[in-house]
Amino acid sequence: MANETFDAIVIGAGQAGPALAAKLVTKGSKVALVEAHELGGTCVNRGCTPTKTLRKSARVAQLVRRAAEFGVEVGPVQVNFEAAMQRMHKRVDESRAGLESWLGGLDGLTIVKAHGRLAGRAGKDFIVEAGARTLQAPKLVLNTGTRAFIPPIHGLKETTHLDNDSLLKLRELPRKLVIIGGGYISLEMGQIFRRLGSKVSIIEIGPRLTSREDEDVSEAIADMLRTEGIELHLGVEIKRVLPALDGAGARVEMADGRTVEGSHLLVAVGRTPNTDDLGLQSVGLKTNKRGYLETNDRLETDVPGIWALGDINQRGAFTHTSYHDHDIVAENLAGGQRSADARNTIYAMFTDPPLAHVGLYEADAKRLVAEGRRISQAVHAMKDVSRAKEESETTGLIKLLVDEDSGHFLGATMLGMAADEVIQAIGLVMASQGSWRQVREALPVHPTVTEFLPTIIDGRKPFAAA
Ligand SMILES: Cc1cc2nc3c(=O)[nH]c(=O)nc-3n(C[C@H](O)[C@H](O)[C@H](O)COP(=O)(O)OP(=O)(O)OC[C@H]3O[C@@H](n4cnc5c(N)ncnc54)[C@H](O)[C@@H]3O)c2cc1C
Ligand SMILES: NC(=O)c1ccc[n+]([C@@H]2O[C@H](COP(=O)([O-])OP(=O)(O)OC[C@H]3O[C@@H](n4cnc5c(N)ncnc54)[C@H](O)[C@@H]3O)[C@@H](O)[C@H]2O)c1
Repeated sequence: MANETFDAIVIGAGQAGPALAAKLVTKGSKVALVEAHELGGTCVNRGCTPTKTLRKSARVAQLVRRAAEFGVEVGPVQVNFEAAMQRMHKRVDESRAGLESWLGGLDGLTIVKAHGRLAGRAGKDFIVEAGARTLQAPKLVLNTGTRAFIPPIHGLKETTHLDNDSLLKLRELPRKLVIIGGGYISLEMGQIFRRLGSKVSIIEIGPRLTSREDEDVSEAIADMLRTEGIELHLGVEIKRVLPALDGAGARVEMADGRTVEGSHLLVAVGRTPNTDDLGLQSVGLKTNKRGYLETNDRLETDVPGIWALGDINQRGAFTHTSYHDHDIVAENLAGGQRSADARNTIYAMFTDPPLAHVGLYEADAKRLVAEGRRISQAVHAMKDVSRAKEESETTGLIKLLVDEDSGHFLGATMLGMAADEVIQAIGLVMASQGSWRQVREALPVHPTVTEFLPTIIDGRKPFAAA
């Protein structure tokens, strides 16, 4: 059978691939979008959408537990796990159906439901084998994402465990959930399951949770989780994992002699890129040691005509970075000069309250001060923000880093109510090269968390490099 020819082939329908494919076909290109599983990839099917939907059920349960504080009398809280999970699955199905109907209706787009693998070149074209079909095109976009990394912990392979995907397929609430890893997935899911009624223990090999955050922020997150009854084991290596003594669940033995047993074990120690079964070598494309594809700031790989978008290029591990990647490539293909280097790191971790961050951390500021830069910092507790008091949501803090010479914000971290939204005010000022003065002088809305930014800015002090 003759090869099917296209102007571009996109492998992986995560957050960048479908959006780029759609833009290309609306400009008249003929595009094949190859997806091995479900359209929407990790975010829609087993990442952001389901977890943030389930988070709401957990938040409601928690608020109802606190109802008396707000003068509302309710009976004992009973979580219907099946109903909460059904609400989540329904939202995922709706989201994926919306995507399927949008993409399915695009003229010029061929959706191929198969694993795509590169199989060399035919002249200027790249050949992609996808199930029984062979496709070829001169442009190739890789958006294959990541999957859970399962570490080589002694006994783990032989012991039943969950990852972010299988966790969302549970039909019964775990009596006790033990989580290996203390990063985003662990903390979001740990808090959600705790609030839904599970006992939760988290084992983190590093000395603190979310190790890239400032130390006081990691501590505040740990305090917040401990307050909710989550057990934390920090700075401890796991010696081995084995089935629980009663045969159901798992037992984790730690190097310091402690043991934690749970009805369920979740492994959340990071991700591994889906580049190992892509046939990259057939076109001379190499990954780095960890399997990621390196690109320039235009997201072009070392092989002209191949782009790597989303998590596999290690230029962000978020839905918004992946989606942003597609916009950069789409504009550049139309003659633009967009660069992925121009963007600031910005993200939120959706614990409740959320953690949000943009730009630099204290560790970066220390290095800059050591180089002679004049940097100031402001730290403000959420318990001193009136809106937070009115809402009885006073956990957390807000931290700002300012370059005193340019007036630009260098970074901000917020743990607290609405942090995922408030951070974007600083993010937008940073992206538009604004200074603290614009924030200081702009008229804010009362009563909001954002209205405190001018007060916080006024409280900044020289940042010490100690
Ligand atoms: C539990 C969890 C919660 C998360 N929550 C958030 C959040 O709140 N906010 C946020 O910004 N980010 C979140 N993320 C991260 C976010 O999901 C990813 O950064 C995002 O999905 C971007 O990924 P991507 O576009 O690179 O690819 P993905 O979304 O991973 O999609 C890649 C697609 O490629 C397909 N594929 C792989 N190999 C092949 C092949 N050879 N042939 C055909 N198809 C292939 C896969 O089946 C998949 O559909 C979360 C992640 C997880 C795991
Ligand atoms: N809100 C969000 O945007 C969001 C939410 C969830 C996931 N994500 C994305 O998903 C990705 C994966 O998240 P994750 O939580 O799996 O990884 P992570 O990299 O965030 O955290 C992994 C943690 O596991 C620890 N660890 C590693 N090996 C260990 C071991 N043997 N024993 C104990 N601890 C160990 C690490 O020190 C680290 O703290 C992240 O890249 C993130 O961007 C984003």
